[in-house]
Amino acid sequence: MSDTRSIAVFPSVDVLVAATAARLITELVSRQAGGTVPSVVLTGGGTGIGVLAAVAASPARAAVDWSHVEFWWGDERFVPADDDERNDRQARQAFLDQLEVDPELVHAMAPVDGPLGDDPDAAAAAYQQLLADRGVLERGFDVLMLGVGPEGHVASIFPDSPAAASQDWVTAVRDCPKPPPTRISLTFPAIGLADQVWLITAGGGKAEAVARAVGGAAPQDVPAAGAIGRSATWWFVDRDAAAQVDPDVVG
Ligand SMILES: O=C1O[C@H](COP(=O)(O)O)[C@@H](O)[C@H](O)[C@H]1O
Repeated sequence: MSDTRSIAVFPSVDVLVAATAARLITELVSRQAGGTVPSVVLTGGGTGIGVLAAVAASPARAAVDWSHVEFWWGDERFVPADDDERNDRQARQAFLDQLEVDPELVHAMAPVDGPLGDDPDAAAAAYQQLLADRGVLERGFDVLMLGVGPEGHVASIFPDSPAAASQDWVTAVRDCPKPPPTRISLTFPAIGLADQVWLITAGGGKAEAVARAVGGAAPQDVPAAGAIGRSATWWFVDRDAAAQVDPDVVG
């Protein structure tokens, strides 16, 4: 785990989204050039889905062999498969459906109406088993993207949630303050498997959470503070989201 956190502040959300999309493409190109099938963890949320849409809209997307990229999710809302609240549904519409991906390498978390039934613990256990079966627990993820909520949640780890203390890799989360209340989430140990963690967020409503997270808050209080990659932890934020960050931290 690297202690180094880097913050890139962009002049607007549009620039943030375009620059992060370009960076994702470049990262995947270089990892594929190194002979690996990169694994990417996708996020929900407005800015995160915006980044995915920007990748899909970029002519540079043709530089990536999308059939040799493995996709995971950081969290999912435990609702029916065809519910528009699903993070995987939003990512498919914005991004995956427009690329030549290998469906065998796209790993959505189970919906409430799927074959595993309506037990979120079973859905979490199945995803954890899949991570183990695919070798992720040894190999890790390449890039793990996270949105950040206004109170500092990442994935579906909310402040003061038992999920913040979970030592499983994947957990069911109940009674979430943001609807829908039942979710499935990677935990901090799983997030920490990523080579690079990217926290992507925009807007003044996120400013306090960003400042507290990069200022050293406890992950139980501000979960974004606990999302740390093995090699790198990047914050990609717009000016409004960075407004309360100590200028010494931004550099
Ligand atoms: O509910 C969720 O919210 C966060 C942040 O979303 P945003 O719209 O405030 O950026 C997101 O990262 C997470 O994946 C999602 O399930």
